[in-house]
Amino acid sequence: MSVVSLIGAVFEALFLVALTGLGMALVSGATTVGPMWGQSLSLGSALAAAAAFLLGRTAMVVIGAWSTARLNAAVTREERARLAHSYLATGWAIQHNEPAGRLQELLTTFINRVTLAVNALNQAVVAAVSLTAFLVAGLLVDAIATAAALGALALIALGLIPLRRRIRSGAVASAKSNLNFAGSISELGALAMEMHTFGVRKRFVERIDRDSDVTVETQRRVNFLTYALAPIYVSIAYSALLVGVGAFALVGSGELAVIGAVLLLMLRALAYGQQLTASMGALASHLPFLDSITSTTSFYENHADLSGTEQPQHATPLEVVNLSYEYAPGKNALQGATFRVERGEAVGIVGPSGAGKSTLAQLLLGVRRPTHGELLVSGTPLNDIDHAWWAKRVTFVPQDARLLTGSAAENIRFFRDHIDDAAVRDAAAKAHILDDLEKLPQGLDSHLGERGGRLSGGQRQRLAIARALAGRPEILILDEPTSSLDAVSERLIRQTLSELKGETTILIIAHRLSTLKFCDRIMVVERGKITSLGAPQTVQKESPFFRRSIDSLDTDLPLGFESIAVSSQEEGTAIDS
Ligand SMILES: Nc1ncnc2c1ncn2[C@@H]1O[C@H](COP(=O)(O)OP(=O)(O)OP(=O)(O)O)[C@@H](O)[C@H]1O
Repeated sequence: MSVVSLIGAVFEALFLVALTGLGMALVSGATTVGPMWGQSLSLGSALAAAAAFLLGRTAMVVIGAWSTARLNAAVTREERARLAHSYLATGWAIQHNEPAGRLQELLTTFINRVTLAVNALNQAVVAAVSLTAFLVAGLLVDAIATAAALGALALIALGLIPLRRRIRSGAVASAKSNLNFAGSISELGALAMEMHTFGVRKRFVERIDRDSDVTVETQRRVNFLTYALAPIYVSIAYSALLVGVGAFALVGSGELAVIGAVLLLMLRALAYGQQLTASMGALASHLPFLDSITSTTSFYENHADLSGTEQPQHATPLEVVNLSYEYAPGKNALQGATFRVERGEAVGIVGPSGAGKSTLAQLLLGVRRPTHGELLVSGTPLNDIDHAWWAKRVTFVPQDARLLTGSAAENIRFFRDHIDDAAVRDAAAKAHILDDLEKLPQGLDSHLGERGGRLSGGQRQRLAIARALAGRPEILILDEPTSSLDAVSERLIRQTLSELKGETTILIIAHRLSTLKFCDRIMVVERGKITSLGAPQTVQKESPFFRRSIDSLDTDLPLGFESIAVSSQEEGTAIDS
């Protein structure tokens, strides 16, 4: 592009020199143009040369525009892909910690700024190259006058540096406030229900207005400085030109054609100088947005989720050895967990809120890396296991089912193309959602609305269970899967899980005792530690928490896990502390 700009600028300079020469010749009634650089041309030849230079310049401008558009598309595609791919390559723990709306803002608004930055850079390159070409042409026509103009331009450029710095620091603030604003908007969407039910719409409006004002105000300052930069430059440059013309008047010498050509070249150089100044200002205002994208991409790249290569024969037994996890240094969410789960076992995990149950589930899934300790899959450390292999063998049902915008079948299959239609139906039947789905107009192919909005909370949860079962996992990890289900659905799910027992290893966190009825063992987690693990009756004897939970049930049946589970199955009694 620099070469194209340079050739274009040379053509333009030559055209202007030829045009000035022609004009001067016509005014003075001469039949030749020049002499310039020792050459005189007939009017016809000068006219033809000017036309050829103009044609050449036009061709270069078109080529320049084509390459700019290509460069723009390439940079946008490249930057967007790098950011999105590096984000997708990070671990879940990193993705989970990202502020809401940030990635969306980076991939849309900020990427647009990259396009604008490329445009500005391109304009700056074109202007710098053209300016240089014009100054060189000017030097060739009249060295002294051009050298004076050059000095003046250099001084102006130096003088404008502080202004450009202000633009850049203002743009950094603007980029930050844009990200904050995106976070506010995103939160607004997530809390829409609460906003209406708590009647706090006005407060949300005020908050959005306030955040918007901050964003607009920071951008306004940057815009003012950016827009002021070029006109300030022009005024100073015009003054320099005036001084130059004054100098010419004082010296009082020179060919009319030469003076005309120098003036024209300097005016054009001045225009390119203005373009250069404006583009540098615009670049300074866009670069912080590019910096944000680059630093975020580097952060993701440095936190890529590295997969091992081992593929043991089975995913079980699962051994947890002295496992600890800290969200912040010194603050153990889980501490020294050690246990072993055999193939086909069902382990129920209970404990007060905030005890570390979900953290344990995330460590078992491999989406969080332990701070200390180890997780062995059939004797192989989880870190060495091939992620894709592990993901096929271990599936997860979260507390809050999240669905795709698509059909029921697409939601159950969830991009795993190896799962055929029969397996999808089978999983839906096992999760007791098939009957509900078959009642929809297109059965399992029915579109479920945006993020499954056409289904009830309980139906969404059963669909998430079907999704987990469809892959026929060796290990199924469930984090309070029945918390949003009615008692009848919960019983059906429990029945499904009981049927899986023996063939699928199940680890299930539940606050409802009834859900855990089918479990072989119960694990009690309190304040980040496993305080009891064993058969339900043993845990009942061993764990005051478990006993308290049982005591808190409204039942007059004799104590005993079996009987309590039976008595609570229809009430779905909670055992949260
Ligand atoms: N992303 C996080 N950043 C910092 N601390 C966290 C994070 N997630 C959880 N914690 C903290 O770790 C501890 C364990 O949380 P965890 O979610 O594992 O508990 P839990 O037993 O599953 O609770 P609940 O039953 O309420 O879901 C809590 O003290 C919680 O505040």
